[in-house]
Amino acid sequence: MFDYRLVAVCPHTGARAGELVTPHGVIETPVFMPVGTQATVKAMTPEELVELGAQIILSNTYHLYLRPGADLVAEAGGLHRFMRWQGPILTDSGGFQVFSLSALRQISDEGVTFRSHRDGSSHFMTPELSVAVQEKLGGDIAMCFDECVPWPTTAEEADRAVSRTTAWARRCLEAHGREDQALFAIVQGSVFEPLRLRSASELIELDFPGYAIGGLSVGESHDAMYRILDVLNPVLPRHKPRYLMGVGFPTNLVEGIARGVDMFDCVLPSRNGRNGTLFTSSGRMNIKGSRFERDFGPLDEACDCYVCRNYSRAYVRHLHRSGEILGARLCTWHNLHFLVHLVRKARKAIIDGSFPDFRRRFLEHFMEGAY
Ligand SMILES: CCNc1nc2cc3[nH]c(NC)nc3cc2c(=O)[nH]1
Ligand SMILES: [Zn+2]
Repeated sequence: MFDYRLVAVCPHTGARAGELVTPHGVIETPVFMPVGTQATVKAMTPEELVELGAQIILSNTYHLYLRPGADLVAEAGGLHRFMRWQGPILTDSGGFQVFSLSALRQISDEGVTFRSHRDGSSHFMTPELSVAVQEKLGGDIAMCFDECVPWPTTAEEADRAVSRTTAWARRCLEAHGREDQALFAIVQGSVFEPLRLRSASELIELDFPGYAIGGLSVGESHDAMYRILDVLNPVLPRHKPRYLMGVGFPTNLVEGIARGVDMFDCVLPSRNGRNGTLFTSSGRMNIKGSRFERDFGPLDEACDCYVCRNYSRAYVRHLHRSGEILGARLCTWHNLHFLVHLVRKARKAIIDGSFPDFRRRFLEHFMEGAY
């Protein structure tokens, strides 16, 4: 039903290539997961996601709980049927959005009282409710309800959140009964190494099928992120998947893979796509720039996606400057393809033993803000 198998490990860095077996298919890791917040990866159809190589997508419990509600999705037959995505789905637990999006009213050991950012209605989210909602949504992987502290924070606040996150993880485990759904834990501890080790050991003791690294990509430096990954890499179970939440930028993906991360998600490719910011093999570029006005070449010469095979920079620039919906769609499409295939190329390099070379070449070419 649910199993992770190591396929290859880079002897120099510890980067891993693996296979994650789920009820809706086998995922080749490392994997980049497009974010489909409200049961849609914005502007993309499921067929287009398959075409660009997506294997597993994410959906957000906080949003779907508020609208259309988990009961409606369950009546539709679950998320796979509702949105016509036949591959694996991971649902987050709402933990992060309740803290980051809602008008937070109160947090206690019992749960979180918050006001919906949509209509101001008051709600009380608990680990048990988060699990019940995710079981109704029917994803293949559900996430524990955790407390992600903002950055910067104090060691005391981070320490309290680690204890609460462990207590809530225990309650999620108790409440979770859906056999065809794996429940992942989320390691917290902010940028404090002793707290990260305590959070990891307490959650490992509870024996989850997979472990997410939370509390990062919240404003801390890349060095701080990498230091935490270096601390957790040797202690997280080798034969279980590691999921770095909310990451990320291309260079962060490659550096995360080098530190033993298997799964990533990030809204950047979609969000940047909608404002014309593109990831290309030679860095980031914004297609609205005047230098592309008469550039009839592809967005990225080194890309073989549907967009780069069929449209020019001049055309996509025109679409964006004209506010045409197709502009957002084509840039989203290319960006998702870019990240999905970046981690796919990394996986191939890990398997054929050339990952250090791949990592060096990629970082050399992808100078941030090259254009
Ligand atoms: C599953 C919900 N819990 C949960 N989601 C997260 C989502 C994130 N997204 C980002 N950067 C964009 N950091 C994150 C941390 C967490 C985190 O610590 N916890
Ligand atoms: Zn492309």
